Amino acid sequence: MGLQRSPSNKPNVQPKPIPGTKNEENKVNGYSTTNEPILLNSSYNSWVVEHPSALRSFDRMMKATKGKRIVVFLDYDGTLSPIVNDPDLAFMSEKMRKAVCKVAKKFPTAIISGRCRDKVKDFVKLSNVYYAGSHGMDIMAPPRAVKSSDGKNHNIAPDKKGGEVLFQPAKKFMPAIQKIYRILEEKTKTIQGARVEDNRFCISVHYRQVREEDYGMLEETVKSVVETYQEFHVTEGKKVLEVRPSIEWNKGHALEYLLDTLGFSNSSTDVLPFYIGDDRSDEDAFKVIRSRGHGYPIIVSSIPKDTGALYSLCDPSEVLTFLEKLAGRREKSSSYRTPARLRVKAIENLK
Ligand SMILES: O=P(O)(O)OC[C@H]1O[C@H](O[C@H]2O[C@H](CO)[C@@H](O)[C@H](O)[C@H]2O)[C@H](O)[C@@H](O)[C@@H]1O
Repeated sequence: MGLQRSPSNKPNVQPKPIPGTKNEENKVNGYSTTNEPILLNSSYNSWVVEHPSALRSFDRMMKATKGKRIVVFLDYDGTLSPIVNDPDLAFMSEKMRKAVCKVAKKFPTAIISGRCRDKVKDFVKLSNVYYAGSHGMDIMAPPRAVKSSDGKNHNIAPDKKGGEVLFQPAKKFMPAIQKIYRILEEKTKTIQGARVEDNRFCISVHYRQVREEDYGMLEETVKSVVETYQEFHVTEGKKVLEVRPSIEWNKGHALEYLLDTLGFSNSSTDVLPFYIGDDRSDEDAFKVIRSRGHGYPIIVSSIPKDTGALYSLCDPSEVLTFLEKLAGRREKSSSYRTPARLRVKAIENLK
């Protein structure tokens, strides 16, 4: 099924240039250089044998989806948009927007991001997808009673704007998060290049533009602040420290929540979730798909890395090609009627 791979799946990978924007190995004094392609080394070639290209495996994957319902989950930064120095400028291309929109017309589609929900929505600008911000701690979903995988019932409050509900398991931490945000802004302002981003239910402290010799100081500052808040902890992403409330909730739980909301129970074998993501926080979602035993966890990476994903895509341009192929897939049984509430209002730039 979805998680199985046949030995014939091994691609004959030739070294190819890495787009500079995604290559974490292209570093000078800790800064990533851009637009300087280097050749993939042999360790990448053996890694990609273990994590075959989702593009090369596409036809085989599609065969396995016959008669099943596909649900698509997408991370934002590094997946739909390339990694850039300024987090406010991480735009996705029109082509990518169009592809996601087309995919979402065919299959239920959700964007699960570390960003705050409103910010990722502003970047994506599509109304036919579900959004889960703050690493899944801020979900916009249809009203429905749900039990999360930790076995607890969670309160869901109707959104003022319509029939949808907000699912915000970390709501009670808001006052503390705002306090921590202000302290971090104050304490890091003397560290050149440091940047604190308010992601609503979590905080990102960026060091992409910090001098390498100041990394330690920044990390110490962040950790010493968070240490005084017992209900919070720090995780790491791509040149970012993420301050999060210590609750049993991550992108994996968000994936389960959304599948449940869409009517697919935990044990349902009729659904094949695709999850495409590039960072550590996406590993939680890969793990959930693997434990379900059905679906496709796909990592976006141009360098070998430890991952629970079974397939790979090199960079956002390959994600685009994959989504275009998925949108172009012809099969009656898979067609998905977007709920009226989510139906695409004519989006100016898609006309
Ligand atoms: O879950 P994601 O949607 O991937 O969000 C994870 C973090 O993404 C953003 O930071 C990353 O992308 C930035 C823009 O390309 C880059 O400058 C930064 O170095 C990366 O870590 C976002 O700004 C963070 O808040 C998210 O936590």
